[in-house]
Parts: sequence; structure tokens; C-alpha cells
Amino acid sequence: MAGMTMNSLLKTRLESFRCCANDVIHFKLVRQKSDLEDDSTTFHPDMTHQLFGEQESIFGYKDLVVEMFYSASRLTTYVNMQYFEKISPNKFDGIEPDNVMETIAKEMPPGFVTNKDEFTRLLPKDASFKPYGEMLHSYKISKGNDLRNFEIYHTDLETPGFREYHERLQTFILFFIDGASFIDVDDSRWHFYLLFEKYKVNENPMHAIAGYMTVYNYYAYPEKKRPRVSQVLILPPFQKQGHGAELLQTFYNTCYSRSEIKDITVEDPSENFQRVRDYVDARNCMDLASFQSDKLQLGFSDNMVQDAKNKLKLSKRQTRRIYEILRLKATNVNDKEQYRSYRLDVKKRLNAPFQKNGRDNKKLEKVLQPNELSATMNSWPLEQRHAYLEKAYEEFEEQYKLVIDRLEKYH
Ligand SMILES: CC(=O)SCCNC(=O)CCNC(=O)[C@H](O)C(C)(C)COP(=O)(O)OP(=O)(O)OC[C@H]1O[C@@H](n2cnc3c(N)ncnc32)[C@H](O)[C@@H]1OP(=O)(O)O
Repeated sequence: MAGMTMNSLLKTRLESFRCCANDVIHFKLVRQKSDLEDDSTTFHPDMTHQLFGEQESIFGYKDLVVEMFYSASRLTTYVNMQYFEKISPNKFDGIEPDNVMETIAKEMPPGFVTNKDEFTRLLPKDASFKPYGEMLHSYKISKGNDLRNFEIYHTDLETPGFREYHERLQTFILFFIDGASFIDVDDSRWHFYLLFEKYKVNENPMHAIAGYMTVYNYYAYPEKKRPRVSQVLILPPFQKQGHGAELLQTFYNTCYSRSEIKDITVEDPSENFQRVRDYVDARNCMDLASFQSDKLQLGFSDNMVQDAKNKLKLSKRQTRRIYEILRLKATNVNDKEQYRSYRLDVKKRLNAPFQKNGRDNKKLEKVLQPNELSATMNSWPLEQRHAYLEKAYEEFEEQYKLVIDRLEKYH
């Protein structure tokens, strides 16, 4: 401590009252009373910047734990906090602790409880919960020796009770989807696809929420529709078990026979979701005649665009991406000529924006560091442009390989 100024000493003491919001928030989806004491049922947010700022930190407490527990079916919510010590404004020049409960309460629909005993008393109400809307699909997955049952439901906001249920459900997106915002529930063009685990307690069927997806039905001029997948969340205890792919495919299945649907788009997909989408789309395209190995080697074709659009409702841009993934899969990378021809084909596509100005540059911005993208890009020397394309190409190839790995493992 010797040599420390008063200021830095104060700073260190103040810092000891700061904690990482992502760590101290404890979520649970509670099925039974014993879950409350079982650490293995706890999960944490991926992000908290929407509530606690860029630093994602909470100031003013030592050993803080913020409990946000939801009953697994009805999503009856309990929020409370505990801590070992709270900063005293008297001792620290009037510095106040963050008002954690107020920050969280602002985002929660009314009706959550702050008393754990009351929450526990409400848990049995979950036994009478029935999912909203219509069941579209059910499937089983095995976990160890257990076979677990899942069901996917479709509903809109007209289903009685769903509006309030959705208000509780969507609180999760702030903690798991970057840049997410709550949706306008007065717009009837929103559709909801809900994933539940079905299990039994004393022979009574129970439904516990596992994830959901929202889709907005845009109009496409003149008389078509263009559904846009907007928010997808598989809750952490259910991630990486194939549910994301299952949910997306179930929604796709409802679209194929609807002639008014032009194509299906996705709003600002995260990298993880794009991989799920690529996997599902590639798996489906693999069954189309135009995407067979011999055709892929001949290059991207109108047939592919038409096939993917008519049979799978894919946009041209996504179809091109799937073509690149499946062509890479069909390419023997040890065959120098074949691999070179593939790389050239992708780089030609990447090079296209160089030929033009304006908004196409955005496509490159997506794969390259913003500071690398200069307004004078078009006037770059050839060598620099090549290095640039090489880097962009490598990023795409890396993403594609992950999708191919999954196709090879699970298709
Ligand atoms: C439009 C938007 O909303 S973008 C925002 C998307 N949402 C988010 O990012 C919120 C937080 N994340 C999530 O909700 C989920 O992780 C999602 C939606 C991104 C993906 O859902 P998941 O159910 O985890 O997807 P799914 O299980 O189908 O695939 C994920 C991974 O699990 C792997 N996987 C699938 N089944 C299994 C299995 N049985 N065993 C092990 N791994 C498996 C897949 O190979 C895939 O691996 P990869 O990430 O290396 O490619």
C-alpha cells in the first residue's frame, strides 16, 4: 500500500464494490421446489449491457447475488437480491449503490414477486398450464438413458393469456440477444413458435418452456408475403441439443405450401444462429437436383435460385451462400485445380463490390474490420485488394467448414 495516494486508495476500495452483472445474475427455470437449492439448475446471462451499461457491471455491493427465477411453465417470476455488504454513502462521500431492483423492475411486466416463499407457494399452479395455440410438431431427443419429449406450438397474440405470457417470456431476450428490443404486441402480424419440453409429474403432463421464435409477416409487393424471423432464443439449459434447427425447420414446414410466401428472411442473424440456419438450409438443398455434386462444380446457376426459391422459399442471397457451402463440401481440397477453382469462384463474388460503389460495400464491412474498409477502397493497389479478398475468403471458409462438420456429423 506504501506510496498509494489517497485517491488511488479510495479508487481501490470503491472498485471492491463493483461486480460483473453477467456473473451475479442467477436465472432458474423452476420445475419443483428442490430446484431452488440446486446449483446445477442455475444459468447466467450472456449479456447485460442493456440494463447495466457497456461495462456490464453493478456498483455498490459485495458478494451480490441477483436471483431471477421463473416457474418453468407459467413463467411466474421471482426477482430478489442478496449481498454481504452495501456501500454506505456516509462513508464514501455520498456515493450511492446502483438501484438494481429498480433497473430490473423497469424491464419486467408487473406481477413478479420478490418473496421466495410466495414464489414457492405459486409453483403448484404450473400443473394446470397448457401451451398456447396449436401443436405443429413433436419429437424426442435422448440424453443419456433418458428419452425427452419436445413439442412446438404456433400461436398469435389472439390466444387468450398469451400476450401476458409473452411479456414474461420476452424478458429473457435482453440477456441473450444482442441489440434485442421488446416487440410491439399490438401488431397482429407477429407469429410465435414456442418450444416446450413435455414431461410427467404423477401422470400429469407438464410443459416447460425451452425456447421460442418470433416471425413478422411482412408484405412483399404486390400481393406476396415475406416472413422475417426476428428473434430466436433457445434457453441455455436446452442449447446445443439440436432444438434451434428443429424449431426453424418446423417453421419452414409451415411455409412451403403457402404460395403467397415469396421468401423467408432473417433479421440481423447472430453468428450462432446463422450457423443453425446454414445447416438447416444446406441439409434441405442437398435433396434438390440442382445442388448435386456435378451441378455444384459447374457454378452458381439460375436453376439453383429457382429450385431453392420455389421449394424452400430461400432468398437469392442465402441460396448463394448455401451453394458455396455445398460446393466446398463437394470439393476435394487435395485436388489443387478443383480447390483453386472453388476459391476463385468465391473470391469473384467477394470482389464484386469492388467493382461498384455504395451500399454493396456493406457486404464487405460485415466480414472485415471497419478500420480496414476505407472509402478509397476502389482505388487500392491490386496487391492490397488481393490480400483483402484472401482474408475475407478465409473467414467465409472457416464459417462454412463448421456447417459442413455439422452436416457430416448429423445429416
Ligand atoms: C435472428 C436472431 O434472433 S439472432 C439471435 C439468435 N439468438 C441468440 O443468439 C440467443 C442465444 N442463443 C440461442 O438462443 C441458441 O444458442 C441459438 C438459437 C443461437 C441456437 O440454438 P441451439 O438450439 O443451440 O441450436 P442447435 O442445437 O440446433 O445447434 C447449435 C450447436 O449445437 C450442436 N448440436 C446440435 N445437436 C447436438 C447434440 N445432440 N449434441 C451436441 N451438439 C449438438 C450443433 O452442431 C451446433 O454446433 P455449432 O454451434 O458448432 O454449429
